[in-house]
Amino acid sequence: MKILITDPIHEEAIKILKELGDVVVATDLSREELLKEIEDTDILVVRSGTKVDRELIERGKRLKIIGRAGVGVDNIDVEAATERGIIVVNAPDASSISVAELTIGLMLAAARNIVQANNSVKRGEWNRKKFKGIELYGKTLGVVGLGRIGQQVVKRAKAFGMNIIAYDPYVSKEFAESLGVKLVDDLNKLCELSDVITLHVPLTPKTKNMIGEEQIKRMKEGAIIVNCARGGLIDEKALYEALKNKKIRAAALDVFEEEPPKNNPLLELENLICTPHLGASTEEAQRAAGTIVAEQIKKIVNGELAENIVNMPNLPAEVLGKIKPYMVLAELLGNIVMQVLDGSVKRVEVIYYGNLSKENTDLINRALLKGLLSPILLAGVNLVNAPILAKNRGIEFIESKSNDTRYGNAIKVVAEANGKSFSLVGSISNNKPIILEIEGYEVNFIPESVVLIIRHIDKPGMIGKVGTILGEYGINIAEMQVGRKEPGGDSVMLIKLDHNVPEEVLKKIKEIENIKDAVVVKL
Ligand SMILES: NC(=O)c1ccc[n+]([C@@H]2O[C@H](COP(=O)([O-])OP(=O)(O)OC[C@H]3O[C@@H](n4cnc5c(N)ncnc54)[C@H](O)[C@@H]3O)[C@@H](O)[C@H]2O)c1
Ligand SMILES: O=C(O)[C@H](O)COP(=O)(O)O
Repeated sequence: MKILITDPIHEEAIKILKELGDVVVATDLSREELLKEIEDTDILVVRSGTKVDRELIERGKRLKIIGRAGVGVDNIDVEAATERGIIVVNAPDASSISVAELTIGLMLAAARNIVQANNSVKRGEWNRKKFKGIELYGKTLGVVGLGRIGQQVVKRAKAFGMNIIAYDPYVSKEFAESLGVKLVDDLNKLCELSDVITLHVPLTPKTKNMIGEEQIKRMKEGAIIVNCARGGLIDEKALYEALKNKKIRAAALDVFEEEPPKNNPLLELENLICTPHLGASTEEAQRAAGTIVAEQIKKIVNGELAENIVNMPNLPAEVLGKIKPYMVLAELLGNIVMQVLDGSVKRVEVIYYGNLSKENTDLINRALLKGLLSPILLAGVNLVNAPILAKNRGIEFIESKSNDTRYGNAIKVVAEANGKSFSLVGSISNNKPIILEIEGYEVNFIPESVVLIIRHIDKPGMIGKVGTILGEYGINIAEMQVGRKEPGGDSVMLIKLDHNVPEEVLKKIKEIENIKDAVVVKL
C-alpha cells in the first residue's frame, strides 16, 4: 500500500503511517509530478498546501483515503472524493488552542503596534510617541463563529477583561451565555458594537467576503480586525481602503485570499500586520494533527469506524458504540434483501423500532445501502458513497421511525424489485445480528455462512424432502427453522448450511411439490 505525504507533517505521524504501508514523503512536487505520483497511491496525506482537486482525485485510481493533517478541507474537493467513495478524514480539534493563542497574540500586537515598533527599533529608531497603542481591557470583542477556536478565544479574552459578543446563527443564546458571551443576531450589529473583531468561521459560499464594504462602514472608527480563519472571509479591497484611510486602526491577518499573497497591496500598509498561515504551526498542534489523522487512517485501514470522517456524519464515540452493532445488522439485512430479490431494486423502506428510533440513524442507513449494493457492484461501495450510488441507480430510500416496542430495538427493511417485494426484521442478540421476522413470519435465526430461504406450503414431509436432497449432495445442515402463521398455510424455511448449494441442487429443491421458491444467500 502506497501512502503519499505531500505537505510537511510531524515525524510521529509518519512513524504510525509506516506501520501501514510504504510511505513516500514528497513535499516539493510540481503539479505534473503530483499527478504522476497519485496514480499508484492508496492513501494521500496533506495539509493546506496541496490542492486536491477533481483532476487529482480522478487520476488516483487506487486512492481510498485522503488524510488532512489539520482542520480545513477547503483545499480538497470533498464532493469529487465522495463520488468515488474516497474517505476524507481530518483532525478538527488538533490546533484550536494554537490558533486561539495566535489570535490573541495578533490582537495584542495590533493594539500595541508591537511589530511596527520592533521593526523601528531594529532600524535604529527610538520613537515612543508614534507607537502609542490601546488597551484591550474594557473593550468589546466581537467573535464571529463560536466553534472550537472561537470558544478558546473567548476564554482567553475574558482574562483580559474584555466584554465579549458573538455572531453565530448556528448556536443558541443559552450556549453563548454559558460561555459568558452575548449573542447578537446580526453580523452588522456585531460590527457596530465591537472594538476588536475576530473571525472563526469556515470559508463557504455563504461566508465568502462576509466582511465587506458595508460591514466595514458599520464598524467603529479605529476598530481592529483579526483573521486567523480563512482568506476570502474579508473583502481584501475593502479592507485595503479602510486601513489606508484609517477607518480601521489595524488589521492582523494569518490568512490571505491567495496564499502566498502575490502583489497584494495590503502588504504595503504599515497598519497591516501578518503571519504566513501559522495558526496551526506549533509543535503541539502539529504533533496532534499528524498523529490524530494517522490514527484515524489506521482505524479505517483496519476496517474500523473513524470518528473524524469528513464525508460521513460524525457521531460522538458513545453514540457510535451504541449504533455500531446495528450498522453490522443493517448491512447484513441489505445484503440478504438484494440476494433474495436479485433484480433492479426500485424502493427500499427502513423502519427503526424501540430506542433505536431515537438515535441518529444516518450511518445505519448508509450501512444498509452498502449491504444492498455490495452484491451487485463489483467494488468500491462504502459508507461514504453508498447513498450517492443508490440515488444514481434510481433507488428510492424511505426511512421512518416507530415507537412500537414489539421487537425491542430492531430494524425492518422492505424492498421492491421487478414487482416483487421482500421484508425482513432484524435485531441484535448477544452482540450478534439476528433475524426476527422474514416476510411477516416470526423466526429467531442467526444469519451467517450460507442460508437457503425456501417459501413453501406447510405440508407434512417438506423438511424431510429438502433434507434428503441436501444430504444426497453432501451438504450439511447447521441449523434450520420454519416460520408459519397457521398449520397448512404459506410458510418460510430458513436453513443454515456448511457448504454452498450448487445450481442443480437448488433446481431439484425448487421442483419439490408445494415449494414456491428457493434462494441461496451467501453471507
Ligand atoms: N490559521 C490557521 O492555521 C487555522 C487553523 C485551524 C483552523 N483554521 C480555520 O479556523 C476556522 C474555524 O475553525 P474551528 O475549528 O473553530 O471551526 P468550527 O467548525 O469548530 O467552528 C465554526 C463555527 O462557525 C459557525 N458558522 C458557520 N457559518 C457561519 C456564519 N455564516 N456566520 C457565523 N458563524 C458561522 C459555526 O456555527 C461554528 O460554530 C475555520 O475557517 C478553519 O479552517 C485556521
Ligand atoms: O485548517 C487548518 O488546519 C489550518 O488552516 C492549518 O493549515 P496547515 O495544516 O496547512 O498549517
